[in-house]
Amino acid sequence: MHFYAMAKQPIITVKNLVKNYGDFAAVKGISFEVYEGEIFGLLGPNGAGKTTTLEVIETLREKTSGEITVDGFNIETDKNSIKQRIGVQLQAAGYYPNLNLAELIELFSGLYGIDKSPMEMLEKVALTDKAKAKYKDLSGGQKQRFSIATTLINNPRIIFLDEPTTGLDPQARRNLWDLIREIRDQGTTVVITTHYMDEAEVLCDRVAFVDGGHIIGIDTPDHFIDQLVASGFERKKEVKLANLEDVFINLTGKEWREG
Ligand SMILES: Nc1ncnc2c1ncn2[C@@H]1O[C@H](COP(=O)(O)OP(=O)(O)OP(=O)(O)O)[C@@H](O)[C@H]1O
Repeated sequence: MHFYAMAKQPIITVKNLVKNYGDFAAVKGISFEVYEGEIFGLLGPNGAGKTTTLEVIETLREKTSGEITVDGFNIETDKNSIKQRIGVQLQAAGYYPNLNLAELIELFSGLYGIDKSPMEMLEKVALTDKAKAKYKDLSGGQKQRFSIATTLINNPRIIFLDEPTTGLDPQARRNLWDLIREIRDQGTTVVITTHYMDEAEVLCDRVAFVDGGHIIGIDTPDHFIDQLVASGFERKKEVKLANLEDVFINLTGKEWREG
């Protein structure tokens, strides 16, 4: 039993969030809760408002209206307390090109005022052998793992991952799922966006579908699927016991492909 099964305490509460960019309404009054210790997925087509919603919760963008609390702190009055309790992926541009991975972790730890051992952080994401490498020389999967390590430096209560597996091969994707589950099992709440429904189905404890700035459904993947089936929906093709990705993994193995 992982942490999620034990408690369903809201750690993020969003009420009637609205975000306009000039005349354009990107987020149109959405409300949801994220429970402590779960992997919560925001799903939806391009332009639905997922990233905007995350950035407002992360205190990186001002909301137009609505109420948000994160780990008990109000976003209007306690921005700094929220910043200390969350882990956010930096844009790659923040990774100074002349520093290696260990030096980057040291730099970020210093910015947080925390004394973290770079090797300990790299160990968490299986990158100790790349401690002296530069970010630009990493494979796609390694870049994502490093970026996830940077979100953990300040021992956050919640981390936010925006499309963490986009562009990765099937092995790297599955290994990243394991890493994200481990992070959750150690008690950190994970909020993730993804376009991959297979990923959301196996990884997320609950998902919210966002479309055109609205939340159109929020539940566990299992409930969503059971409800659809109960409504009489049937897949056209006979469901096979494996898919082409299983064939790929079976042929090429499960190990990471990146050196
Ligand atoms: N800084 C900005 N100024 C103006 N419009 C913006 C800005 N940022 C986002 N938008 C618009 O707001 C809408 C929502 O964008 P957002 O990035 O939140 O969507 P998303 O669901 O994360 O999409 P994707 O899946 O493509 O990342 C889009 O129509 C986008 O063009």
